[in-house]
Amino acid sequence: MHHVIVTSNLSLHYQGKRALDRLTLSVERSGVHAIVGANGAGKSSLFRVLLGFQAPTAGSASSASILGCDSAHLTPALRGRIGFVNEEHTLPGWMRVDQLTAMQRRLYPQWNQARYAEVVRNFNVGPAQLISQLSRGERAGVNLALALAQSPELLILDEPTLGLDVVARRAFLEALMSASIDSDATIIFCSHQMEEIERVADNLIILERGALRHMSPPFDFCERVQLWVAEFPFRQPDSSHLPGVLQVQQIDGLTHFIVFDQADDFGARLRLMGARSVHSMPVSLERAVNGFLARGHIANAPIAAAA
Ligand SMILES: Nc1ncnc2c1ncn2[C@@H]1O[C@H](COP(=O)(O)OP(=O)(O)OP(=O)(O)O)[C@@H](O)[C@H]1O
Repeated sequence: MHHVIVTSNLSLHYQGKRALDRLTLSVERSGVHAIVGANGAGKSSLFRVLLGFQAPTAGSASSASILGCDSAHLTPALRGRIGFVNEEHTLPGWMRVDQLTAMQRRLYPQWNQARYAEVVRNFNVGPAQLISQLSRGERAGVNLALALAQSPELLILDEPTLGLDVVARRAFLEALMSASIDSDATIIFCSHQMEEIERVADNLIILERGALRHMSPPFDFCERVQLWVAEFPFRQPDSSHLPGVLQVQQIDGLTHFIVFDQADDFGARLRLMGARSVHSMPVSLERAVNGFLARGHIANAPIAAAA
């Protein structure tokens, strides 16, 4: 089995709203895969359907499978091979850390105590502390240690660092990346933090309005996006006919074009339109993804005429 997740034509509608819109996606086994998308793009909905918490909307030739099994019919044994960490880090607040660990240890046959200890060491958590007394970052750390100790084949993390401060977020990511997980284990997480994705993800999956818009290593995606900065001394041109434009912004009297898959002749086009001092430069993943997701909202809007 090369793919841990396979969906085809998968839809989920809520009162006419399309959380997933005929999504076709295959995620390869092993490595770290990051799912990004604007708020409401369908990331959590996808996880809910894949994990069988939510039935998809019926559609022809529609399917969703996880670890080779239809999501609608996951057995307890199969669920035991999947770890899930959600943004709430919902753990029983009335339990002590060591009680919760002992309970999980009994539940999971592949429990790896050494790995639990290795991960939890990154967080300042005592075994006798009550879960309800832990800070949000500590709770996230315990949750991560519990999930990794299950030795999951597939670990799904739904915005695991939401609400954590910079220090806690870093500790969480470092614990995740340094954990001695099995080499063919697969991690899938969604996040709005591009610097996290830049650091840890091998594969970037961009969802937009419930459909797949892009999938590639983050570096490859960044390579295809460029920023062109031009000065138009006389009047702002109509850029609606320019190819590959994702986003146009006016910043300090200069026009910034974020473009996709354009060669150097894009600069020549700008000059033909009356631009002077035309420069191109690479962009961060944050700007590349934001530009990509802004496409269609701002990109096609006419540029306001210069005063
Ligand atoms: N229980 C529900 N009832 C009605 N609509 C819902 C429900 N859950 C989600 N939606 C809608 O489905 C769409 C997708 O939501 P989802 O939570 O999957 O997005 P997301 O990509 O995880 O967003 P975020 O980044 O904000 O967490 C949104 O438009 C949301 O309003």
